[in-house]
Amino acid sequence: MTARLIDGKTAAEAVRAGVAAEVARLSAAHGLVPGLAVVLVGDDPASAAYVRSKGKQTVAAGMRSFEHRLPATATQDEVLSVVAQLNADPSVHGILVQLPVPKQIDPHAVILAIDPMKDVDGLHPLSAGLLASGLPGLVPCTPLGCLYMAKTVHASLAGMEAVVVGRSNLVGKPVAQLLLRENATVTIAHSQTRDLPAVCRRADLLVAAVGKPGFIRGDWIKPGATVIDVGINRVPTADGKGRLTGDVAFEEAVQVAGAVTPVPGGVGLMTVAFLLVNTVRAACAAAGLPAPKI
Ligand SMILES: NC(=O)C1=CN([C@@H]2O[C@H](COP(=O)(O)OP(=O)(O)OC[C@H]3O[C@@H](n4cnc5c(N)ncnc54)[C@H](OP(=O)(O)O)[C@@H]3O)[C@@H](O)[C@H]2O)C=CC1
Ligand SMILES: Nc1nc(=O)c2c([nH]1)NC[C@@H]1CN(c3ccc(C(=O)N[C@@H](CCC(=O)O)C(=O)O)cc3)C=[N+]21
Repeated sequence: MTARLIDGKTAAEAVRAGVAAEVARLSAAHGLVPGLAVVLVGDDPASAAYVRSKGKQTVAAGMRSFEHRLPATATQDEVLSVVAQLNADPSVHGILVQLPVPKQIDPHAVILAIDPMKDVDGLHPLSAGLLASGLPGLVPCTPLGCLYMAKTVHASLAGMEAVVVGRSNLVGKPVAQLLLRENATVTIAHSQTRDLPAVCRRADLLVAAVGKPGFIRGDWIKPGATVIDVGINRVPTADGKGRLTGDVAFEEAVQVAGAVTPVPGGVGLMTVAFLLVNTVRAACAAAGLPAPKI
């Protein structure tokens, strides 16, 4: 059997088209133009590329894009002062501080400083708490993308055995919360999980967010399972350019799984699309308008 590919390009285009239509409506009916500010500290080339692509897509959807670049030597106070300025700016509806930040800066302090109304990354403890409590709030973009892709395969996730490998605040934990909200039976595995291959083999839906290239092997996958590969790992190649690969051994997985997301061209594209969605949601909430239907 060869697994069905869950195409992130098509799915992300569909989400972005919905965003653009909603932005056009908000601008015509309410003069509201959603704005997204991205803060990049340091000059990590991968982060810089990601920030550029977000900026382009934000503008393409009819929204405003703001970029703030600080040197790798920036102090925590300097970062906090940029965040304070963005919190106070009414044309900025979403703030994302690209992670990781250089080691002299405490990421928790920066995240806590973001106005929760503008927390489009869904990383503020208030956003995390709302999600855990089953209340409406801003949800991290990558987990929203994972859920969207799973739902292109399964109309309902109720009662499914879901295993999430990874427990970060950015991916693993919020993915698990979203799956729970969809009534899946959720297991969260991590570096201390005993017999991880056996735990993974239970999964009808397997989400890999580990950060290790090709870590999940084909024989860890239940035949016919849906596999969502969140990993973005750059591995060296002979030509020196390097290539992106996921946390799942893709060539093995396609032999066993029912459906699988590719890397690149999978979850990463959905992350950026849902960042735009969250920015529109934040803009509507700030303007006292009902939540948009995207
Ligand atoms: N596609 C996208 O849009 C995005 C992709 N990513 C990518 O997703 C991956 C994960 O990111 P992130 O969650 O931020 O990473 P973190 O490093 O924060 O978390 C990794 C998780 O994997 C677990 N882990 C590490 N080694 C093992 C092991 N041997 N067995 C089982 N579990 C293990 C860790 O467990 P423990 O907690 O016990 O240490 C941890 O919970 C990365 O490749 C990242 O680049 C991230 C964000 C967005
Ligand atoms: N505060 C914060 N929020 C994040 O959401 C966040 C972050 N920091 N730091 C880094 C990770 C990583 N991440 C990616 C998003 C999109 C792609 C993406 O668009 N990938 C495409 C193209 C990749 C390429 O070709 O370079 C793909 O997979 O096809 C990748 C990775 C978000 N992250």
